[in-house]
Amino acid sequence: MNIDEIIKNRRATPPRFLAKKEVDKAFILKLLENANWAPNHKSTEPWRFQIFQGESKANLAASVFSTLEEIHSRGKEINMQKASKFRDNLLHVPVAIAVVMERDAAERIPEWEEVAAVSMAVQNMWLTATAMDFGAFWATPPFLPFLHQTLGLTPGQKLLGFFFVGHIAMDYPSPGRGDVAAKVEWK
Ligand SMILES: Cc1cc2nc3c(=O)[nH]c(=O)nc-3n(C[C@H](O)[C@H](O)[C@H](O)COP(=O)(O)O)c2cc1C
Repeated sequence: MNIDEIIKNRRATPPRFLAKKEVDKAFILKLLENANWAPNHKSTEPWRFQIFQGESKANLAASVFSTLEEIHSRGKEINMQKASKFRDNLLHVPVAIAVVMERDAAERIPEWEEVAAVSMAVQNMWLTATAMDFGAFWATPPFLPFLHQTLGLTPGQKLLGFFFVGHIAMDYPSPGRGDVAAKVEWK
């Protein structure tokens, strides 16, 4: 695939469309290596990743759900149906990568630039997965801020979601895109 094909073939493959089959560690390392080459302002390299597979992923699914249940029982608005679906997704996908932004300690640049840099690292992983015929999905459920302790994040870190990857069991159709011309003004 050339660069245009990789960009256009990249799909958000929903977890249930990923095969329940292990993936090689070499593939995960390739994703991480390419993520690490994302552009970033002042060389902050703000991306941090936690890789969950097998037992650690099952433990994560259980602790995420019990944390959310506990918070919900204290009266916080947590959609437990979404929490349950998220647990099922974690159990189904072969690899879940927690995507974390680590704020520059001196806060030399605005936070949005750090979020943008981490997003570019995610896109690097996503395009790499596409080029290698794997599927991927970026899950950003609304309860992410409640999971910082579960993941052992430090005060300067923020959870930006979970990147699920795996072999594709079934292709998921593209929603397509509106015409780019409608989003551009030539001045
Ligand atoms: C930062 C970010 C977070 C997203 N989070 C979710 C999510 O939690 N659940 C979801 O169904 N789609 C989510 N999406 C959207 C899909 O991943 C996907 O990009 C969109 O449906 C378009 O499909 P395509 O990427 O296959 O073209 C997210 C996209 C981005 C960029």
